Amino acid sequence: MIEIRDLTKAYGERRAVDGLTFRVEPGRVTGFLGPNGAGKSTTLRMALGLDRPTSGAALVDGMPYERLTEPLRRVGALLDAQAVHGGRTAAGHLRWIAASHGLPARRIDEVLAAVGLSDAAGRRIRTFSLGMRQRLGIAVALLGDPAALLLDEPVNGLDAEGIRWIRTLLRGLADEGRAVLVSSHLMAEMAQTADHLVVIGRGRLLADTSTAGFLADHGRRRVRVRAVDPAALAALLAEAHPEAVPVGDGAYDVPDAEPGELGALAASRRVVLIELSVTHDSLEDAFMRMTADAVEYRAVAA
Ligand SMILES: Nc1ncnc2c1ncn2[C@@H]1O[C@H](COP(=O)(O)OP(=O)(O)OP(=O)(O)O)[C@@H](O)[C@H]1O
Repeated sequence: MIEIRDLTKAYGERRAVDGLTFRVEPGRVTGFLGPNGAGKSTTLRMALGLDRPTSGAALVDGMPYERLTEPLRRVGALLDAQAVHGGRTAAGHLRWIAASHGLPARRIDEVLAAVGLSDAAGRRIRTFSLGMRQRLGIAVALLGDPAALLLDEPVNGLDAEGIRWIRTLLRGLADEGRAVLVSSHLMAEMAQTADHLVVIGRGRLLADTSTAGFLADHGRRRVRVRAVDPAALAALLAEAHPEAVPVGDGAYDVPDAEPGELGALAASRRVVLIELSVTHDSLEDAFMRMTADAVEYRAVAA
């Protein structure tokens, strides 16, 4: 189990991670979400002993990473799938890591099979596509058969088939009882992959909740209405629901409204409705709203 306890990392005056506390529980996929620069990679690096916390702790099975005797058997990680020696073969790369960590050689064939790279075992890594490198990175993470996995943006650059493959793999690993933490800045992707979400912004915890709970708490409900006579509907809403938002084609979205109340109101004024439906914010909308203040870098149109 991974436990992040009041973790802080300061670079000069700036806190990349600021008093962060959460746990990665076994048996589920936890999505680690935040906009670019939120502090996800810094947190993962501290959990893996690659960076020292300024204060607080990142613990694997109750211990800092550097104190683990057989770290690869405790936690597997994918940080940067490109950071591999291109001249080595896939099997050679795994053999080297297995040998230097005292892991049995039979694991090499097992993890290559688990990530679908058995046929490419003898190929040089420099000939691998991005997707194949991601698979190899995950094979490395699985080599020690660890109870916990930390994966930084594993779907980056993957095509639809690759994304689906990772999703199925992560689900399977969690179902085996492992603790899986997977970072992403893509909310919609995480909504389909994670059971649980830890959302951060500017290094601080914004939410630690089930995926369904996150949407229930942050995804606003709207009622969409449209009438035969758009002018009559506009007049009615101006009076009774000034918060209604026109969404084109004579339709309006009324935030946090009751469809029954709107239907009855329209009927009482003889406004004939041709649409009355409930819609929810997408998870992406909820995420954007929640992290809006925490976004450091926004894309600026050239
Ligand atoms: N070595 C460093 N020195 C100074 N600042 C750093 C260093 N490493 C990270 N930072 C800063 O810490 C903040 C958090 O960065 P981090 O890479 O952890 O964010 P992230 O959530 O992983 O973002 P992304 O989705 O872009 O990878 C950023 O403002 C970054 O510029």
